[in-house]
Amino acid sequence: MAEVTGKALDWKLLGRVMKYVKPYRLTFIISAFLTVFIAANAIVQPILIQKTLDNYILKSDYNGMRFMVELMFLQLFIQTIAQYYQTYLTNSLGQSVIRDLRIDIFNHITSLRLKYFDRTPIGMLITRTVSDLETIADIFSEGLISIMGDMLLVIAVIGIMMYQDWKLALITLIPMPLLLLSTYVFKEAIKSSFQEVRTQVAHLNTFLAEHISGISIIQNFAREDQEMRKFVAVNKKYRDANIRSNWYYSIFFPVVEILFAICIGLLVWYGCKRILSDQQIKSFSAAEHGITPGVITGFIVLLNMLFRPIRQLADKFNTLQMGMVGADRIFKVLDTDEVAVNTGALKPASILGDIEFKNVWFAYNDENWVLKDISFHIEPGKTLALVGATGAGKSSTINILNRFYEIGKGSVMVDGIDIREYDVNYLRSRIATVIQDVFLFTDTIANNISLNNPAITLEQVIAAARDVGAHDFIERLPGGYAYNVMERGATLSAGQAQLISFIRALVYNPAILVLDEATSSVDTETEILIQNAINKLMQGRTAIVIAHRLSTIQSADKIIVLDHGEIKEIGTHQELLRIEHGFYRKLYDLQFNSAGISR
Ligand SMILES: Nc1ncnc2c1ncn2[C@@H]1O[C@H](COP(=O)(O)OP(=O)(O)OP(=O)(O)O)[C@@H](O)[C@H]1O
Repeated sequence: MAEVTGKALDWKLLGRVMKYVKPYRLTFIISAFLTVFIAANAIVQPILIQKTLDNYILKSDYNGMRFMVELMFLQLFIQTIAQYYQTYLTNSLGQSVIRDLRIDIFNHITSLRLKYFDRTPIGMLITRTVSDLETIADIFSEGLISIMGDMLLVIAVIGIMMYQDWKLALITLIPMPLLLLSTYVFKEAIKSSFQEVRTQVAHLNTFLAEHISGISIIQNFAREDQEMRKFVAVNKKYRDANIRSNWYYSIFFPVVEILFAICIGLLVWYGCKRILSDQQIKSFSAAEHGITPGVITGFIVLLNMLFRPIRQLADKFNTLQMGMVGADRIFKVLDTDEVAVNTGALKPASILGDIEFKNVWFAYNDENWVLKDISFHIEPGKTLALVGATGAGKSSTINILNRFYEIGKGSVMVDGIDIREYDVNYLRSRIATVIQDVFLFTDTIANNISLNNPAITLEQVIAAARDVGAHDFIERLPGGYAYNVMERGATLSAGQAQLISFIRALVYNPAILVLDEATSSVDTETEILIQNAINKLMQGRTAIVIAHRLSTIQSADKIIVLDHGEIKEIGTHQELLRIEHGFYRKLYDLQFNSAGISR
């Protein structure tokens, strides 16, 4: 959770946000100009009221009064137009800035290493890209520029009051220090409660994202009630945080009202006393005619103008500060340097697919080695099967080949060249990885296969589908290749989703195939389709397969038995079976030969 710096304004951070304003500087300048104009124009109103009352109404000058009323209408009209443009421009400025920021953050997130996602909840990232960003838009629409306007207005109003009658102004404004103090106390209180609200929103989003993703588990294990109770607790915390911040408002606003009433009381008391006693003191700042009913009426309007921004100032400072907190959090994500570093530039016209692991050590965290001193070699076009108990390190082996994770020690070579010397995108484009947990996007079948790569035509997609024998099943779907797959491929069967992922791999025509064979059981017809598709995929390619099917294992050119991150045995199916009490033999008996199937 990002910490609030404690300062209302973190200039460095604001400077970074302002960099995003650069393309919209004209909008910013016009908004700032309008803000100053609105503040200046606002104080014209009480002056007009005072003049109308003293110079025309009290002197029964009807024509003069009508002219003044027309002037007031004009002033109001101009103020309304200016306010409209100011609101529109500051809002569009804020939205434009966060649109650009959102693009940057999405770009950055998609370039981060998988390691980052291992420890970052999806809900948290969604909160950053959606609601934390909104707080930055508020910096412009309700924060920075309007604070500037409010401050100008406060200074101008106090200036006018002092100019008209400094004694009356000073007496009227006696409660001012109390107002400033309560504003400060309120600002501090609301700051921490706002932070709490943000924290609770992030929790709520994380909870929802996780539970909707894992809905099938919840329903399968009938955990709805239990999870509902957890949700009620998270939801309650969010509500409480909101109520707490609203509570501060419900205290603050009446306090301001009371102080306002005291100011009015002091104004009326002192002003009327002076009018009645007819002791008008002339001073350099007092109006020539001393205090008049017009001055008192004008003061009432001025006081209103003074209290409105002060009442909102605390709120706006907090909006600004929340924007700063949001910006801080977003820049932290943007500053995460866990991007997949593209160390190499090599992009040969083609690769053969010769793979060699040389004394590879790998750990996800520090030195908790998950792979220990792994060495093996696969020639182009050959198949390597990885077998081993769960957690042995099979997935980790394939994850480091396409540099999803970086190895600790040793080297991984493709065609005799260290994989770090290849351009990472090129390397990945030559390796197709088909994992068990097929992910499909909410899009058409065709786009799910080509992944919207414009270089891949529909004809190529169809040809690849024919090759793996999936064309017929796709054609049978409503709309065929244009059939819309729902989120995560929920509307397709596991076998169908597998087939789509095979076509996806084939259409990219990789030199190396990395395959985690699915363990989920499918009907015989689909099983045959999948088996044929796998054979087709492997043809002429170097393949590393996390093997679960006996047929794949038997036909592999080499089998590696992994155990606790170490290679225990290496050889062909027949060679390994011959090792009495060997790891492979045990594994084979356990997995495939329990029913006494012949070898
Ligand atoms: N993202 C990760 N972060 C930290 N540790 C991990 C991560 N993924 C796997 N591990 C750990 O690495 C070890 C090897 O896991 P790996 O997934 O490679 O095993 P596996 O042989 O593929 O197992 P399975 O057959 O169950 O998929 C395990 O101890 C696991 O807990």
